[in-house]
Formats: sequence, structure tokens, C-alpha cells
Amino acid sequence: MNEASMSIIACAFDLDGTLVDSIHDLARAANLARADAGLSPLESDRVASFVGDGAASLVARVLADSHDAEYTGSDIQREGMLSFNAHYLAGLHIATRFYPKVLATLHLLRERQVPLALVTNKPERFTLPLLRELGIDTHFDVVVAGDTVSNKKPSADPLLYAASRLNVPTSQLLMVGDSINDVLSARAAGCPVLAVSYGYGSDVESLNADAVIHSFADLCEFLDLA
Ligand SMILES: O=C(O)COP(=O)(O)O
Ligand SMILES: [Mg+2]
Repeated sequence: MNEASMSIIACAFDLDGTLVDSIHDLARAANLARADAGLSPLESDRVASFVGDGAASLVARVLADSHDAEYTGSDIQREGMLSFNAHYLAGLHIATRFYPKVLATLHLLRERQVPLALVTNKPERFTLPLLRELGIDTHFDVVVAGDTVSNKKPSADPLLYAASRLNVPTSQLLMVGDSINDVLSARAAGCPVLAVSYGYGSDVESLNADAVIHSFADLCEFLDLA
């Protein structure tokens, strides 16, 4: 066990790009929203590069096909949001799959009675039904979605809220995520953080996480649970 992992007693997980590969369902809904706006479809990889700051940012970026677009509530964005919401809710779990070893590792952590949080920027209206459809809605002691508290990741708030609900100090709550928002949120909250290399974040090695893991199963080794 390394120094960073020695005092960890609880874990918080990001959802998209960490526990599940959801990009095909996100891209389908995004492209249907583009079609409704008279726009041509984008490649899945392009949509993946827009994921990480919640649904409103995703819709704004997808409609503009630009990383710089922000949600302003313009008519076209509001229409796009309604369209994306309807299409994504209709197909949350068509092609969404757990990454390898996720389910077995979550089961092991629960077996060892490690308190678990889910901390995602995905809004509750998608997160809660998706967790149910995936069969992991009862795996977490607390679910913090993108609109559960006032500020999303990269704010410290979702992890501070998770730590207080789990009744653990943030210094002993490990965050595991795939993007810069996960690392920034963890650093702001005082949580140790692991980055996964297989998700939607680009250049994770440069994020300055405590460690980068290439398979979810490596978490067990990091926590000395293997
Ligand atoms: O919905 C998003 O933007 C990303 O969600 P995540 O925080 O689970 O990666
Ligand atoms: Mg993510």
C-alpha cells in the first residue's frame, strides 16, 4: 500500500467515463438534438470531448460544435436542451456499459463495507434512472448529481457534501474520476484522487492526480484490497 492510500476509508466515483462508457447513448441523443435543430451529426469522439460539465454545457457545445460554447439559455439552446432531454431519457441505457472490472470491484468494496459515494456532473433526472437501469442504485451510500448541490465539479461542494453524508473526513475519501473536473474538485475539497486513463478526459497523466490507473481493477491494488 502506498502512502496516499494508507488512510483511505471511503471512495467517491465519477460516473461517465469512469464507471460507465455512456458515449454512444450521449452521442445519439446529442445528434438527435442537432438533427431537430437542422444540424448534421457529430462523431462520437467529438461529443465525448464535450462531456464533463453537465448536460447544459454539453448541449451548448454540441449545438455550436465548439468547446468554448456556454449555455446562455438562448431560444436555440433551450429547444436543444428539451430535445436532448427527451432523446436521452428515451435511451439512457441502450449502449451504455460498465468498463471492465467495475461491477466486481464495486461488489468487493461493498463486501468490505467501504462507504461509497457517486459524484457526477450528470443531472439527477438522468443519473437516478440510469443507476437503476444499471442495477447499481443501491450500491452507493450517497449520490451527488450535477444538480444535487448548488455547484458542480470542479467546485469542492459535491465532495464536501458526499464526505459529510458519509461522515468521513475529506482527507480519507478517495475520488476516482476521468477528467480535470474530478481532480480539481478533489484538490479543492482536500480529497486524495485517482485518475482513470480510459475515460473521456484528455491527457490525464498531466492532471496531477495522486496516481493514474489504466484498469478499474487497479483500484483494489491501490487500496490494498486485492
Ligand atoms: O454529465 C457530464 O457532463 C459528465 O458526468 P461525469 O461527471 O459523471 O463525468
Ligand atoms: Mg467523467
